Amino acid sequence: MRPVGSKYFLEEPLGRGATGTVWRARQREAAGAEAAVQGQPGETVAIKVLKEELASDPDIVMRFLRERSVLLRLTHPNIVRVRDLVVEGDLLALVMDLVDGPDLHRYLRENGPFSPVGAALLTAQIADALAASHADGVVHRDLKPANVLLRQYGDQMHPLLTDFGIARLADSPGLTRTHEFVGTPAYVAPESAEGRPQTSAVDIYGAGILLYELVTGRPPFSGGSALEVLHQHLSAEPRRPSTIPDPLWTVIERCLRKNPDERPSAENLARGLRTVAEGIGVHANSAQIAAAEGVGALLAPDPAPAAVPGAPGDADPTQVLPHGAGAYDPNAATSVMPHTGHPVGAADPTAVLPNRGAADPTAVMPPVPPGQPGQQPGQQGATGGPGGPEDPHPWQNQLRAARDRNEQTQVQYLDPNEDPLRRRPQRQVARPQQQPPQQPRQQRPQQAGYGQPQQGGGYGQPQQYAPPQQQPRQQPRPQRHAPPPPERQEPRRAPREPRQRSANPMKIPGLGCLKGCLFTIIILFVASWLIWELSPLQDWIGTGRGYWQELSHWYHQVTGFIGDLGGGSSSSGQ
Ligand SMILES: Nc1ncnc2c1ncn2[C@@H]1O[C@H](COP(=O)(O)OP(=O)(O)OP(=O)(O)O)[C@@H](O)[C@H]1O
Repeated sequence: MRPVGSKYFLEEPLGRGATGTVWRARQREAAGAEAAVQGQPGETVAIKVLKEELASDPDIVMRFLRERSVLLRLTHPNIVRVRDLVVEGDLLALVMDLVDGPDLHRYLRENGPFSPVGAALLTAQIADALAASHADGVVHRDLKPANVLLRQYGDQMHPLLTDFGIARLADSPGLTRTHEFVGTPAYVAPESAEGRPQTSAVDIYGAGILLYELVTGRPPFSGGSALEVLHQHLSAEPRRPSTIPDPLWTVIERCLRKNPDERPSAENLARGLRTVAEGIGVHANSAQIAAAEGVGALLAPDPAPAAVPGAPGDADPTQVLPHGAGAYDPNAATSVMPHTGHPVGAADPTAVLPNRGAADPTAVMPPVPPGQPGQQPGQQGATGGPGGPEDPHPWQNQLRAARDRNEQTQVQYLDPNEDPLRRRPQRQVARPQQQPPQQPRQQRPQQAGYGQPQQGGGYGQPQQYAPPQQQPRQQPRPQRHAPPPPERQEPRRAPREPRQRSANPMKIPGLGCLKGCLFTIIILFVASWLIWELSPLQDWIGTGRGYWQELSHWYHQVTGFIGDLGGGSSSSGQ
């Protein structure tokens, strides 16, 4: 077991994402007062060890420390609690509650889509989490099924949103330097794709995509390449599958509006989804059905959406953009990203670019702010002049810049060589078996808590759904932690250069650096033999001997000469 800080031991890797590796870990002793949860010795926790590239970037370390209070104060029944942050040497880690259950992406893959009622109720709880974080000025920016963990209580499941703040941490010039990540194309809001100002409405767009995926099993926009998917976010309307009831489609369609100002607030989204779930469930009465059909009236937008830090004109992470800031102009030409110092990318961290041309909608797009590698000369952004219609679309630059990456979020055995701690895991990932043997969807116990399956069409039929208690909005807690000590903010050493491999293709195992000498000797030997045998050198010298005879003759001459020298010197000494 490897210690992390003085308080935790890493036990086994649970999975790896684009920003780091998550480990099952154990508390050695209670954490200090700066932790949100001090915990008890022996308690099991999850620890996300951020990638070395992040941990060795001074910008990110600073951001990590600055964001400490934001991350630690985000508490909500549908948010995975961050208990502590560890900064130790080159290691940055978030200590979280351990969630015993699969993530929603894996669950969907293994079990297929949810019923409309189940999907609505699950998304309503995610919207609750978003409402609480948006009220606190925190935008998730990477909402997708892989970031929703499902805690299981018997046959019930409780969704918990995770990776809050990771997008904020990763939104650093350091990351763009490494062309790492910045979003998952399948879930990227149009304004993020175009580098326009982002607000909490990007999370609502992500929630709409997630909801669509829950009921259909796939996100609404797909294509042969990430670029194609992104173009669809910008210009295509989502296609409505016939299995989605009208009221649920109303909610999805509103969340997926291209104009962020037309999307509902998270709070209204949660309310609307619960109204829809009641109205389309099998136990719905006529009033509930009517309420669901009128759900559009409940989906009012947020008059003061939380701004994403780093958006143009936004220096304060908790600043609230005035309503209408970054308003969407459907007739505007595709603009070059108006980035200021900060890279404003798609829904930041997560996935990574697929293989060239691979149809992976979860691939990650790196932001390429002006002046970064991969950007076309002369491209200066919407406010910067050039950037005419002949310039490549910003996504094309980003795609180009990220082509050398092909790393996917995965839950699998962790290669020890890629472990950020350079440690051999003690055993392979052995996630507990959460799924009972697969059953037909209609009888899945996991979804029973989200309403009964739709039988015989099911829409509007009576149901056994009991809506969960709405969680009271969390008031921002007073900041519990003093700002980080100044010594922590000292400039850290520059990130290490990646190790260069030798360009010499010749490899003679075991010879190490001798191989060059050996190779040179052989070459000289063969060359001299060829010259001796094939050139008129023999005739010029007039010996008529073959190469080997001449060599041994020279050898005898040299040894004789050396012998004479030895003899001469010894006789002169006598
Ligand atoms: N608190 C937790 N408890 C238990 N398992 C967790 C916890 N957090 C993450 N995991 C698991 O660890 C794996 C990796 O998590 P991570 O957040 O790094 O993945 P990801 O969301 O795919 O990554 P990223 O968003 O950076 O691309 C996931 O499969 C997730 O199920």
